[in-house]
Amino acid sequence: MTKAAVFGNGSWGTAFAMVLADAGCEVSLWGRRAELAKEINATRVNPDYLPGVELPAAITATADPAEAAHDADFTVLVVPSQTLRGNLAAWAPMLAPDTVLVSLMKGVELGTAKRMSEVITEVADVPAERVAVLTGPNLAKEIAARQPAAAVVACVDETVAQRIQTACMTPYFRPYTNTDVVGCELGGAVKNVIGLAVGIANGMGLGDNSKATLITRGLAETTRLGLAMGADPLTFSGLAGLGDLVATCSSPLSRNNTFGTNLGRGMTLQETIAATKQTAEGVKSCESVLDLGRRHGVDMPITETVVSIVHDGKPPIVALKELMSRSAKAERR
Ligand SMILES: NC(=O)c1ccc[n+]([C@@H]2O[C@H](COP(=O)([O-])OP(=O)(O)OC[C@H]3O[C@@H](n4cnc5c(N)ncnc54)[C@H](O)[C@@H]3O)[C@@H](O)[C@H]2O)c1
Ligand SMILES: O=P(O)(O)OC[C@H](O)CO
Repeated sequence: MTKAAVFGNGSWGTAFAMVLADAGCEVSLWGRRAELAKEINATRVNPDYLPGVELPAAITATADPAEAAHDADFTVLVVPSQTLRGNLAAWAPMLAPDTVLVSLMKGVELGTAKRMSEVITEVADVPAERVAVLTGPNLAKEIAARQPAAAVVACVDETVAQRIQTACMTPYFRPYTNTDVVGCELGGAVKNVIGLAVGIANGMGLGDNSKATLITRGLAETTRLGLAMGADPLTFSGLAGLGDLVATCSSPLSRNNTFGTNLGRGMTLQETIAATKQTAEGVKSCESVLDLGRRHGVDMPITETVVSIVHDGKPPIVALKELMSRSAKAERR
């Protein structure tokens, strides 16, 4: 039987552990708090992140990283992006030899502007062939309700992506493979920033033309960045690009979208942070995505606008006027 370790028992870690168990894997689910692990094992429910959802018997929760990592054929990493480096440094000595590391995270590291797979290869000292990324339109609550969805598993070694694909394929979860790791990761990270922008527009009372414009021009700036970084532009019209953008920008389940909506309605950043119980990656990653754009000489006006609202306190109405009064451009440049 395939053994999987999932490091991170938040909403996506727990929902994905369910997917793996439904696909026939034996799953160890690691989280920081021993009392929560105990409660999950006793009640088969993660009350903090997926209340009301019964977890399959093949999932065992633990707060001991060595126990979780033991003998795992693959090790899934699903903690907030900005905490990955520190966490993985502690876990690396415990990882099973030859385990494949699978990132479910959608962020870019602040300061280094590194993608999560880059942080993983660096910190765990493993070759890129042993690191995969799973991404796509996967709102945790819907997956936990076993509603049909698709995803992408990306790895530079397609056979490794196929192994992960097999390990997590269920009647309701359909993963495709891809070898464009850069494009898949950028799709996931930048969509959170665009999700914030669409949420802000929503909170300001703007309609569907405005939101469709942000989604489309958001995809344009994601693709520009991807091209500059060597990604395949076709990735952005797939599940990791357009697919995830549509899910995030249209769903009130998206934490990034909701965060933006609260800001657009006039809440302060501090009030919005206080109202957000889970990880909204775009809040921090908008700065690292902008950094990445600058490092590659790519103009990212929507990302820049989001940073100015979220981190510089610019009123959304002022930021919107500035965005709309930029010089005239050709669509494809
Ligand atoms: N929730 C979704 O629908 C979804 C879907 C796809 C991808 N993702 C991505 O998955 C990643 C995790 O998101 P999530 O939704 O599970 O977040 P979450 O907020 O629901 O859970 C985060 C988990 O990380 C833990 N955590 C927080 N700080 C930590 C630290 N310093 N060290 C160790 N653990 C820590 C929390 O205790 C919790 O278990 C993000 O990158 C997100 O973009 C989420
Ligand atoms: O809740 P969000 O905004 O982190 O989005 C969740 C997933 O990434 C959607 O695919």
